[in-house]
Amino acid sequence: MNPAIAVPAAGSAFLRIEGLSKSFVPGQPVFADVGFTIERGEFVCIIGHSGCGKTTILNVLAGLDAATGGHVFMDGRELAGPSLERGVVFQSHALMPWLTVRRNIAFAVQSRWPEWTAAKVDEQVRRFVSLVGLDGAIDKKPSQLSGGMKQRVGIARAFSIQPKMLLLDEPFGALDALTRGTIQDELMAIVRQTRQTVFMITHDVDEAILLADRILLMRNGSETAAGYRPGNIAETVVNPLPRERTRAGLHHLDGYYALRNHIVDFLVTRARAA
Ligand SMILES: Nc1ncnc2c1ncn2[C@@H]1O[C@H](COP(=O)(O)OP(=O)(O)OP(=O)(O)O)[C@@H](O)[C@H]1O
Repeated sequence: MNPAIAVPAAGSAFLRIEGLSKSFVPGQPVFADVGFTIERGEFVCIIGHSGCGKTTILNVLAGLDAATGGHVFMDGRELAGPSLERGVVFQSHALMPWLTVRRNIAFAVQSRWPEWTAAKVDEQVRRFVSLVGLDGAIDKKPSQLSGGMKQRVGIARAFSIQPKMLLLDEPFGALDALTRGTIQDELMAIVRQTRQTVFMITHDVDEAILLADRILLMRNGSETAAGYRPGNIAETVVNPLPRERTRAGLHHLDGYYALRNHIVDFLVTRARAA
């Protein structure tokens, strides 16, 4: 990335990705010319088959990986490396096993606001533990928690540093369907309450429809008659359903089946097609 030419376009969105590409193998980029924007307070999901490059894009947004080409601007500045302005939740909870829930989250809060008193840090920790319904488990260690509870701690930790942007890489992928549904509802409530800006990877079409304001459909790189074509964002779908939707009521909403069929058709017929 060349900062000398990295000037965000006028009237730019909160997050702007321009011409992003990534090659692990020279001359065969996983994806190229990826561009999209995310507005402040918007929830954007990306969906696509395994290997199209979703996690790589998220890692670039997190500052954990460098793109081969292109630019990412957040709040008018080009991103450079990881920052506590961006919170990340991975599929595996990534908690420190020797620390309690309270101390796992306090560690993040202290890193974000080193000047805060212990009492203020603890108040912040308790507020976010409470938001994910884990008050009773605050002094337990990760080994004493279920998978769903551990993921809730990861979510509480990511929200507790009040990041400008939350990056979620299939955070519910390892959970059973029931727990997954409950935490989806909880996440949705917290996002609405905190007006958090979110970029999330999912493989679950209903999860994307429930949570996202917009859904990016990503196509894998493939060999075509004209040669290799890198992966890219094939289409951006605006979710037409009312924002105050619930998991239980989703399939009763006008437009739900049309939206679902459109995304499934993309995954079946276009996501990997030449
Ligand atoms: N460090 C790396 N070195 C070499 N190749 C890599 C590396 N990281 C990712 N890749 C390759 O880049 C491609 C995209 O990987 P990525 O993990 O971003 O895909 P994904 O869409 O997130 O897949 P999944 O849905 O399975 O998580 C894959 O073909 C993968 O093998």
